[in-house]
Amino acid sequence: MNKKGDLNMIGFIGAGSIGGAVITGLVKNGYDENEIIVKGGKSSRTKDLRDQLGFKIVSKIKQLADTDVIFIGVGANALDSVLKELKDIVDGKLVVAFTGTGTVAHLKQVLGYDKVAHAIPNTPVKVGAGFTGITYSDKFTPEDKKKVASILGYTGQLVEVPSEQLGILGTVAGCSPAFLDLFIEALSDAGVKHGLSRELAYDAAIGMAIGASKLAKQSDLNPSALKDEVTSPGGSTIKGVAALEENGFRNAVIKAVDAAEGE
Ligand SMILES: NC(=O)C1=CN([C@@H]2O[C@H](COP(=O)(O)OP(=O)(O)OC[C@H]3O[C@@H](n4cnc5c(N)ncnc54)[C@H](O)[C@@H]3O)[C@@H](O)[C@H]2O)C=CC1
Ligand SMILES: O=C(O)[C@@H]1CCC=N1
Repeated sequence: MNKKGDLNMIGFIGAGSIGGAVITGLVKNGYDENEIIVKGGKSSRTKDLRDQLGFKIVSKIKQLADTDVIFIGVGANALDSVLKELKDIVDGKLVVAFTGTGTVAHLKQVLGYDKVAHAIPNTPVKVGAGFTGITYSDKFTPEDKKKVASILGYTGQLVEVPSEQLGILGTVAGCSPAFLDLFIEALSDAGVKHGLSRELAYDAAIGMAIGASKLAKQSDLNPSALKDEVTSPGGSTIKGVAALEENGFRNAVIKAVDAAEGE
């Protein structure tokens, strides 16, 4: 039995960037590693992660037969072959695929099974601060959804959306950690340009991102009003905001989302 409830074994197929991040988030936040079985890929990544976290590794998908819920974290190129192999043991299980593209309809069709969901987590799941969008097939009962939520809840927020919104939600929450990392890197580059050490520049930029995000989450004000609070009349911040806009900052962000959406 898991530390937080009456759960049984869960399985993972693929423990790369996102599969590994979810497994890490689960174990580091109290999910019992003895209830996790992982079928990894060819590299040593899964074994390295197992050495840190202690879950069980198997070499074949059919060895996940005793699990209740299976999470798939392989890339798009391996997805269909994994789904086809999973067919033999899938009856009675809940399947959740982490794929950047695709639909529940496609997953159902290739797997030949109805209880399949499509989820797009983001890498902060690794520290229990993730944001995961999920679309369930219509065959998921409220109890089934509760079961998935009770697992992924260890990794942060889980939000159910209709399939037509999952792609854009996955971009806004799932691709954007890379966009924010780029911003943090650029900000610290600027700090270094003006004489800060790299270490202090990163500390300042990361500390700011954590603090500003926490404030945005807890405040009654929206981010636009929070920006207004920083921009003192005639002060330095509004000059920086003007320079960002002059260089197309807002448009660059919107275009980045358009590009990730394939537009
Ligand atoms: N990286 C991210 O932040 C996010 C990724 N995704 C989606 O998750 C999927 C995987 O992406 P990443 O984790 O970034 O890729 P990745 O390449 O880091 O991980 C994929 C893993 O699957 C393993 N694998 C391949 N074939 C396998 C098989 N037959 N059995 C077991 N394992 C197998 C590979 O060895 C690799 O470790 C993609 O569809 C991506 O769009 C979704 C949300 C966020
Ligand atoms: O780049 C990708 O395909 C995935 C989807 C969300 C984040 N990474």
